[in-house]
Amino acid sequence: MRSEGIAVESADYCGGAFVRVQAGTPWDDFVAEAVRSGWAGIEALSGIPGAVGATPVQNVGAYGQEVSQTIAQVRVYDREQQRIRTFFPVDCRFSYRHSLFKETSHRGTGRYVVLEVAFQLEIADLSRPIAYADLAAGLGVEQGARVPLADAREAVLEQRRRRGMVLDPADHDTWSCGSFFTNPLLRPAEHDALVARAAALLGPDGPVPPRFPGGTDDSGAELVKTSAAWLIDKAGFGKGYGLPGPAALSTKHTLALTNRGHATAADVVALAREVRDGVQQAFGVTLVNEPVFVGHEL
Ligand SMILES: NC(=O)C1=CN([C@@H]2O[C@H](COP(=O)(O)OP(=O)(O)OC[C@H]3O[C@@H](n4cnc5c(N)ncnc54)[C@H](OP(=O)(O)O)[C@@H]3O)[C@@H](O)[C@H]2O)C=CC1
Ligand SMILES: C=C(O[C@H]1[C@H](O)[C@@H](CO)O[C@H](OP(=O)(O)OP(=O)(O)OC[C@H]2O[C@@H](n3ccc(=O)[nH]c3=O)[C@H](O)[C@@H]2O)[C@@H]1NC(C)=O)C(=O)O
Repeated sequence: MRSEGIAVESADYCGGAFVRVQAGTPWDDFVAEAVRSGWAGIEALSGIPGAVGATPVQNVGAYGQEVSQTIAQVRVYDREQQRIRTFFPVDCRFSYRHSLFKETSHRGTGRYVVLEVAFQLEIADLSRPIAYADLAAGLGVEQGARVPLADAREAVLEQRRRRGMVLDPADHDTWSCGSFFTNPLLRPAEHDALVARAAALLGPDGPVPPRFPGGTDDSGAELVKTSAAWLIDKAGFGKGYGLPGPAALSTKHTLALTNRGHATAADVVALAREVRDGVQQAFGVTLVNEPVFVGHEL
């Protein structure tokens, strides 16, 4: 989609800002505009590449915010029914890095082409409460504090740069599509088994797999989120694994598979397969790719 534009439909302190954004608008331009305008709710999503229309597809998220928290409507072209439709969040099947738009295809590619996304944002000079420990530490505040929007944006960009997650054409270490694998969501018993397996491999006093709340599955059962980056690292694929390339892990973050300048899609997939298989062998956890593959399989 090439159409760009940000239109404020209404803005008042009671109802907040209701903003319609054309799908082709660069995502980070919209975040910058929101920060300038005093609209809170997407400042933690600063520095993410791509277009606004792509953000509901995988429910883009970072540093404690997900677009599903502020999306009010998604206007799409339905390729199957050949008509324009409007989806409200309750129908979008949003979950961690997932949505109806990602899971539904028509003749081999996505069924829905996003035309416009409407956001409902809070009118505020301060950010939403800082929900991510590293970000709070970087800002020198407690988790849950609110800081000026521009400070939150700058702190997020700093965190992303430190992890090599802000694209810089001059630096191959940033030539990635962000996290290549999603963080595994495990049942509590599976996480216990992972902890035991890690102890057997890394020693009883060795590092323990991270454990974060992972929400619930469709049946309401509790899930535990662990860290794909940690599993990759501890399975023997440290930062910079695969250098000099053509594809290699970033030297700043093991979850970023980077193109060192001349990597083909096949090179990236071969590295991803090696990492996935190594993690499976070491820990019995199967990593799932975050980007959608076209013409390749893992
Ligand atoms: N924390 C996070 O969640 C992060 C997420 N990312 C995501 O990685 C991606 C960066 O990749 P890049 O290729 O530069 O980004 P793009 O925005 O160009 O496209 C990304 C994907 O979204 C699809 N897409 C784009 N626009 C639409 C639309 N209007 N309707 C339906 N599907 C659409 C594209 O499909 P097609 O190829 O068929 O056009 C493509 O598969 C972005 O989606 C970004 O949000 C990156 C870093 C961090
Ligand atoms: C960049 C993306 O999103 C990112 C998002 O920016 C950040 C911040 O919220 O949190 C997720 O990364 P992440 O889980 O790797 O977060 P980080 O804070 O960088 O790392 C988590 C933990 O992994 C471990 N870690 C990280 C890097 C590394 O090289 N080695 C390692 O072991 C550490 O234990 C660290 O504490 C998202 N990735 C996924 C798959 O959920 C993306 O999806 O493309």
